[in-house]
Amino acid sequence: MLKIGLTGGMGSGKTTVSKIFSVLGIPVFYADEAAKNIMNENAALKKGIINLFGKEAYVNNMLNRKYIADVVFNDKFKLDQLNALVHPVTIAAADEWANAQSSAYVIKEAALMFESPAAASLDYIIGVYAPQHLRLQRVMNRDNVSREAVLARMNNQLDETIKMKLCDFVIVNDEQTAVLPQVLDLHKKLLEMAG
Ligand SMILES: CC(C)(COP(=O)(O)OP(=O)(O)OC[C@H]1O[C@@H](n2cnc3c(N)ncnc32)[C@H](O)[C@@H]1O)[C@@H](O)C(=O)NCCC(=O)NCCS
Ligand SMILES: Nc1ncnc2c1ncn2[C@@H]1O[C@H](COP(=O)(O)OP(=O)(O)OP(=O)(O)O)[C@@H](O)[C@H]1O
Repeated sequence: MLKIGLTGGMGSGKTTVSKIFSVLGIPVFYADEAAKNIMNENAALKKGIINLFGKEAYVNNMLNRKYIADVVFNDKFKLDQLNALVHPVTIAAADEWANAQSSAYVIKEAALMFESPAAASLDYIIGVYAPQHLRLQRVMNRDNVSREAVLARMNNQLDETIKMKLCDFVIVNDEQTAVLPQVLDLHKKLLEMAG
């Protein structure tokens, strides 16, 4: 079974593309969602997060995402510390999940791939590309957030051109290119590669 990573900048359409693979019957692990669940459930991790951010990090025992986002996307040192706590546990959960699947290939969708040790345990990586102005607009519309809030996150992600060069396959999700035929082509190719 091949383990395939799927990444791209904020708002590139990773989740949209992953859902197409899912409809094709491919199991998908959503790392951002999983990380948030683990941050709510893993007692040792919760303790580490409270040590780092104080008691405000949780409200009614649930991760206070807005509070943490406001801190970390304006403080690179705190973001690095949070990443160092969360990424190893999330990567371990993804590996465990992948090993329990039976499919020609599986997909791990993650916003951060080359920025963390995640890429090392994957066979191939798909990049979803969209230009920054479009990504900004999409996220501002989707989340009803300011341009500044989106840029604060994007500024903590690897440059899109470098990221795409590191990927084995690229799906273009801009306003000119149809995404569905690209996914179908790649699905066929990956099934062949998986044997
Ligand atoms: C700060 C948190 C609580 C904000 O939660 P929120 O629901 O607002 O955002 P969510 O997790 O859904 O992420 C949305 C997008 O923000 C960007 N983003 C999230 N975490 C990071 C990060 N560590 N560095 C850069 N960009 C990030 C990504 O583009 C991501 O797709 C959350 O993002 C978090 O805990 N991040 C740190 C852990 C992490 O890296 N998770 C993602 C990969 S495992
Ligand atoms: N080809 C497209 N045409 C129109 N809208 C799109 C297209 N692709 C994605 N979108 C929209 O853009 C927004 C961002 O897409 P999506 O949530 O899939 O991105 P993402 O890369 O997973 O984002 P994030 O990094 O924030 O998790 C969503 O509202 C989605 O519906």
